Amino acid sequence: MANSNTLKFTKMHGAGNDFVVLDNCAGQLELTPALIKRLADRHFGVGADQVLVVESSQVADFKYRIFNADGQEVQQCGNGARCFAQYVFDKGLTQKNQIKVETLAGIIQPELIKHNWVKVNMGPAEFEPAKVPFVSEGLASRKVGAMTQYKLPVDSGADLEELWVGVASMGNPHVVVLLEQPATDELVQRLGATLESHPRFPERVNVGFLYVVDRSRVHLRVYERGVGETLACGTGACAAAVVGMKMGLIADCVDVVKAGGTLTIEWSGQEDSHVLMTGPAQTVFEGEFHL
Ligand SMILES: N[C@H](CCC[C@H](N)C(=O)O)C(=O)O
Repeated sequence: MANSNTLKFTKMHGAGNDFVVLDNCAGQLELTPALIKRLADRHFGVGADQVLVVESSQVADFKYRIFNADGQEVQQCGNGARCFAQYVFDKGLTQKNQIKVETLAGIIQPELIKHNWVKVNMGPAEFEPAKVPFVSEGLASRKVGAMTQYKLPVDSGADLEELWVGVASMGNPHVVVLLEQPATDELVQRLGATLESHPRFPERVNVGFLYVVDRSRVHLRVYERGVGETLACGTGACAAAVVGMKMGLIADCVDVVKAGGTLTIEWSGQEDSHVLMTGPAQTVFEGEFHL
């Protein structure tokens, strides 16, 4: 903190998913939803998709807290994890280039491969509906390869649609819609908003629109919970990749092309194996926020 009326921050992005990063190792910041929303506001604040907070941990090198632009604290943020690792190394808070980080979703392990390029062990994916969470009771389901899809009735103001969707958790909830062609802006905005707050997702959900180019390359757009569409979503790339892999459509290493950049996701396909995500992490500027 520069003084009690200003707040030092670092602006960063991971493939265009942008963040305000705060050092709260001293534990003095009061991270209210109102403060988070002001920091994230693109007109009255700094502007960001998420606010990331560095704190000390009793069980890992650091604690990593994530707040969406709507002020809600959430379990995980993949692009943020890469920026977190770059930040603590650049600030001299660690000399290690591979760290263990405590999150609400458990321990993850970012590794600085080179400057601005980070690989993160994101832990295992979870597909059991109750653990996403997703209320699947009463829905028709089908197997595609090893993946269970559910037929989800969706009233998005147009006509009632019935969508086959896959669900997965990377510590945070994701629903994946497989498309025959790249998603349009209209579809992402209409269906993204409808699914994000669909009653069958009790904690709301991040909505991924997946188009498979070939077994090693996919296009993905994500309408994020608590934010709207972002230029990239790290956990969304992990979720879409593992769903596509379970469906037998994608190889065990895939480039996920997003508007803001490309992430590489690796997964062996064994249920409890960890998902590895590699991509950029960039500092843009340092600043002082006037409270
Ligand atoms: N909107 C997400 C958190 C940020 C995820 C995304 N920015 C990423 O890189 O994983 C949620 O509410 O679960």
